[in-house]
Amino acid sequence: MTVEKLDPKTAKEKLSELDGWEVETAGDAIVRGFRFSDFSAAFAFMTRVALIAEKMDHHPEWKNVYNRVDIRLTTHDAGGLSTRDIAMAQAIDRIAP
Ligand SMILES: C[C@H](O)[C@H](O)[C@H]1CNC2=NC(N)=NC(=O)C2=N1
Repeated sequence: MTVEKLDPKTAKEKLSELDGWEVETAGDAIVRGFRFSDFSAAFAFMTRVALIAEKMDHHPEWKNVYNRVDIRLTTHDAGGLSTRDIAMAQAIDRIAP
C-alpha cells in the first residue's frame, strides 16, 4: 500500500491537535506514555487498542510494564510519519484514561 510520508511542518501542525503525543527526535514517529491503576486496567486498554489497530490496519509499537503502556506510532510502509499515525493517535486518545 502506498502511504505518503508527512513533511515535518504538517506533522507539527497535526500534532497540536493531539493530546500529549510527542515527535521522536528523528521525526519518524510519535510517542505517548499511559499510566493506569494496575496491570488489569493497562491490559484492558491494550486490548481495546489492538481491536482498533486491526480495524484500521495500522499497528502500534508498544511496551507494557505493569500499569504503564508506552506507545510508538510510525508508518512502516512510508518509512516515517503519515496521516495514518495521526488517525490512530486520535482513536487512541478517544479511549485513553
Ligand atoms: C499489509 C498491511 O496492510 C500493512 O503491512 C500495514 C499493517 N500495519 C501497519 N502498521 C504500521 N504501523 N505501519 C504500517 O505500515 C502498516 N502496514
